[in-house]
Amino acid sequence: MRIPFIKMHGLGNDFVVLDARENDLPDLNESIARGIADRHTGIGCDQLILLQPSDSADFRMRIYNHDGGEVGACGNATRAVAMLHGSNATIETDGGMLAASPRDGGASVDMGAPRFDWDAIPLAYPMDTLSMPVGWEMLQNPGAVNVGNPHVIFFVDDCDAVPLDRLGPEIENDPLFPVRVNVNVATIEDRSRIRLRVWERGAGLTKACGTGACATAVHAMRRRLVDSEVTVALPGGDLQIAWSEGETIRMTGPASESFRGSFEWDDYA
Ligand SMILES: N[C@@H](CCC[C@H](N)C(=O)O)C(=O)O
Repeated sequence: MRIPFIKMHGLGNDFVVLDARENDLPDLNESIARGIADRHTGIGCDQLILLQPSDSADFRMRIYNHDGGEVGACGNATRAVAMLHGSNATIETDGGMLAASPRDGGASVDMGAPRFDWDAIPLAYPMDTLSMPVGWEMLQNPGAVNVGNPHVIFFVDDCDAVPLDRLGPEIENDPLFPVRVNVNVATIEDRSRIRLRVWERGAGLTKACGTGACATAVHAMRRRLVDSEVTVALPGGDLQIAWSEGETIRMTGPASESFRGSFEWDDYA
């Protein structure tokens, strides 16, 4: 069976989008998603995105990481599919209901309300049973934020100096995190600008992570390190994040379509 796909990206965080809103697809599983995402033998992407009909929203978005695992949220993909949809949309995800508005060259998304602190992300054991503060070498005292997916955030003097390719997988796979975790290292440049690098769960170092930008910005806002609207500068470019206590997060930034193609489902099934 020949399946059409759309290759998209948000600040270089790239996606294969399968659109099953009108035409059903065969069942997707972890192994098929991993095969399609493979950069050597598949189409190649950080995340595979599956669009389906929804009873409660304009459509449902399902998200599969590069390693095939299904997860609850992806900020950059939300902007990309909002552009694809072409008009204001409500989007059902496993991480919550989102509302997106396309605007020239990108989209603005209501990413929902964040949850904070250690009860916001799945842990193997309660944090207060630990006798030592949590940290990994130069990365100490993480904050925890859930924006539909779990993030830990470290503020450091220079995020570019952190060996995230080595510490990222160590923290992601630490037994403390039973469903693993996204790892953010951030530097506060001034009250309106944060520099950020992200080691993504199931995808590794990416050029940008929308949910990482939201989680890091709201954590910094809550600690009163920055104002309520900030630019988050990622290796792939900038995102604008706005939030106030008790409100939902607004993320605004670019997204693009790269190309379209088709593939043989049986090659991956
Ligand atoms: N690239 C994404 C996040 C994708 C999911 C994440 N790796 C997870 O496992 O939770 C974004 O732009 O938010």
